[in-house]
Amino acid sequence: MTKYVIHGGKPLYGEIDISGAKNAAVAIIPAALLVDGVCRIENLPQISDVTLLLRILQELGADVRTVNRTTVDVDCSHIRNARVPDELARKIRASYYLIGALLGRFGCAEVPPPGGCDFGGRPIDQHIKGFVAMGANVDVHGGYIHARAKNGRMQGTQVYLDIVSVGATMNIMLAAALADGMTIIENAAKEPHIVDLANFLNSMGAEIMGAGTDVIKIRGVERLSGGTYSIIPDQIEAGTYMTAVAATGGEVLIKNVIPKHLECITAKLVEMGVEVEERDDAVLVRRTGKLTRTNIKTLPYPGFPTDMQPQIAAVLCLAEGTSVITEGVWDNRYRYVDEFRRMGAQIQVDGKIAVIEGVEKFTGARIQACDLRAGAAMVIAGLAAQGTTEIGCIRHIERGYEDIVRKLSGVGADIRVVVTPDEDKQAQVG
Ligand SMILES: CC(=O)N[C@H]1[C@@H](OP(=O)(O)OP(=O)(O)OC[C@H]2O[C@@H](n3ccc(=O)[nH]c3=O)[C@H](O)[C@@H]2O)O[C@H](CO)[C@@H](O)[C@@H]1O
Ligand SMILES: C=C(OP(=O)(O)O)C(=O)O
Repeated sequence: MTKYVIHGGKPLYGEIDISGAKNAAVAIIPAALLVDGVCRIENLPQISDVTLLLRILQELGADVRTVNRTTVDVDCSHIRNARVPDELARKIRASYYLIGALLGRFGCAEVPPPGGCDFGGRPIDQHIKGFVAMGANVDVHGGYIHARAKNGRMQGTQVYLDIVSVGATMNIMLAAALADGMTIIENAAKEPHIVDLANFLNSMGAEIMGAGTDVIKIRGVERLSGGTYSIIPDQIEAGTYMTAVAATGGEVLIKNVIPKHLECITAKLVEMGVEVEERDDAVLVRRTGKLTRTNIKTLPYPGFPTDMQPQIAAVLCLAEGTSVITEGVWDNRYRYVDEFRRMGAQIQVDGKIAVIEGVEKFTGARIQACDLRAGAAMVIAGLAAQGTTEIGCIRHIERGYEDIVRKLSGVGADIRVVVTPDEDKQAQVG
């Protein structure tokens, strides 16, 4: 077993560089399927979701070349296969973007249902509604989603999303970039990664207007050709380190960020007594005094991100007074609460609401990451805790955080990766 061992209680000081955005990268890599030529993708985060998607493209027949640590050249010109391998795709949620991309490029796609973090059901009915409106037949059999454009090419149309869905907005954009005619997505999501996907596609020759607003228009073009594109910095990775400083105290310059994307997080930290200074492409986060309580409701962008909910909960556990979190996106995103309780947190959950009574401190414990951001929140709790925390199931964390141990060690955290060979052997035997 591989785990993180953290000796907590040390304030953080120094600088952290933020990597490219996971949730943009996992849509832009599938988007390369639409391009007839070489796409150079820069500022890719080195995380397991990215490695897996690049492997899937290779299995489909793409030529993928590593240029340097954060840059790859992807050439999908010669792909003829639209069936995605099951064992790879089911490990991640973002494999569903392969449906939109393959439909857009070939008019057909066979993709297993997606995996990803378990928040009590992750439906894709709005994605399918969009594909069907654009002239595709979609059905599920034999463990695969089978989608086929009736006339061999997707048809532009108007799609109204019943619910603001990031995944459906991006998937319909992918299916529409090479469609016949204009697609209009109404009630679209507005997250920074949606704008990034649109910018990537436009830089390859697509005609997408309005990304970042709730109406996106995509005029289908005949062909996308190659180019170079650099992925935006990761809003959630930056927010995670901001909350780490809030929980431990100290002062850290978080570099290579777009401060505008962080405003929803900054505003809440400031309410809690954390100082945040915005620079051009950095934020300086300082916490010297006590933390004060606040309430949080997660919402689609520009609301407070659901992907920051567990991390801010870790900070609220240490704030004076009672805080209330309302999870506005997912039915069940509080699976981490039992692990926090082992560390002394006082949290009551009722459906989508969590009520947190602040405590003086966390105490170190042996805990298990249950999903990506919950795992990051456990790291934050461990950094702030008195004593030693051991976090297992770190593969969840490594889906989305590049070099988290190195980055935190660089600002003074006592965190290391420990591999227990015997337990590894037992797991193999089992
Ligand atoms: C709105 C929101 O904050 N979305 C987050 C969500 O995107 P992700 O794309 O995973 O999720 P969606 O934005 O699609 O889901 C938002 C809500 O819509 C519902 N839904 C979604 C699709 C669908 O076809 N039918 C349906 O009912 C979901 O159950 C959920 O309640 O997780 C990503 C990774 O963690 C984040 O980057 C996104 O910011
Ligand atoms: C939940 C997340 O990832 P995924 O949707 O890929 O499971 C996330 O990025 O916070």
